[in-house]
Amino acid sequence: MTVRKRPGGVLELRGVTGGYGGTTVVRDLDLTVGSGEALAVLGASGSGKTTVLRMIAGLHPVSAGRILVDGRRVDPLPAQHRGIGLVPQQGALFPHLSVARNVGFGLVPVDPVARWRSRAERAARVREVLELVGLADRADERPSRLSGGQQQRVALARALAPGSGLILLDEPFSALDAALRGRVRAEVSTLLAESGATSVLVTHDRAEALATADRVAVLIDGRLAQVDTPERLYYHPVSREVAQLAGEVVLLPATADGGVAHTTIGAVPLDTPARGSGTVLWRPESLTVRRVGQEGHGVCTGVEFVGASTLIRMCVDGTEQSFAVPVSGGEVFEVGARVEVTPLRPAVFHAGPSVPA
Ligand SMILES: Nc1ncnc2c1ncn2[C@@H]1O[C@H](COP(=O)(O)OP(=O)(O)OP(=O)(O)O)[C@@H](O)[C@H]1O
Repeated sequence: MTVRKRPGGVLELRGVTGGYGGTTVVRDLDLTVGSGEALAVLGASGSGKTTVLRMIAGLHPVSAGRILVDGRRVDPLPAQHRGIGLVPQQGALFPHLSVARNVGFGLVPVDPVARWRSRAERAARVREVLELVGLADRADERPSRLSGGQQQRVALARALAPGSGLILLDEPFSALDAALRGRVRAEVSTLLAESGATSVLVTHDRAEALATADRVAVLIDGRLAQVDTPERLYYHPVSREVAQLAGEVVLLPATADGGVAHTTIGAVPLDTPARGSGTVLWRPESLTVRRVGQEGHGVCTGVEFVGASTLIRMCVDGTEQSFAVPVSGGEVFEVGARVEVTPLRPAVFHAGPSVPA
């Protein structure tokens, strides 16, 4: 059986601001999530991710701004009339109800225009979404008999069941162990794409955000710092803070002079011409470290082997810097060796106070 694909809702946040008591924790959010798009909101703990999700779901009021779904304003509506599905962290299923009854829970026709009036219609819809998540044969079981990953698929089916076309996911994989997390994450992404739903997933896990989203919105201290594709966010972060949230970085103080910047490892190409003092930034895999003869610009002062990469501390022009870079071909470095760092791709330059060496 194939599941009817419903067009995902278009979600718009316009100047959305909210907080607790007199304290504003998210401010002035402007964002459009397109139909069928998967957006991840990435932020450190306390940056306001859950607050944003709760405001969209209708579980927390906005203090200013508007939230629209398909052009219709929903922020004045109670949660049950917004038609938005929510997949919370693990533990959200009713343990005393079967899988099917958990999924059917949201199909109660509280709204006079609800489509799921008859018992037969509701049962058919439950079957349909359980087919989608691959658990139709477990419909009569209690959730406790399912694995953590299967339980999260039931939670997803429950969120999809009313056919809202807009699904919010609040750190939905955080309670799963590391081995299971990657697999369930990939499954849920595929299921969401197949359902055609628009989704907003909040996470503090950068790999989760980069791997699952069409675009990632980075939230820093309650403000959107960058909304971009995973690739652009990773390789073209707009600030050092965004860069560090999106992955490991190597930073060096630099003076930009057009298409190059002068650094302690020499003149390096920039991806965008700039002028003035600031910081250059690469992802570790964009640099390579080699042993060289006497002409090397650095001396290795420390080596820490951590498997896929090696942390190399080196002294260049009297200053010590650390580079955690992948070392190819099992090359061995020892303290005292002359080494050279070569960029494999142009650096990103950010003007402003440079990083401490
Ligand atoms: N019910 C509440 N009452 C008062 N302050 C709150 C409440 N809930 C959250 N906060 C505060 O709002 C800020 C944002 O919290 P929020 O839970 O939205 O962040 P988060 O990014 O989801 O964090 P985490 O990743 O740790 O869940 C934090 O400073 C938090 O202490």
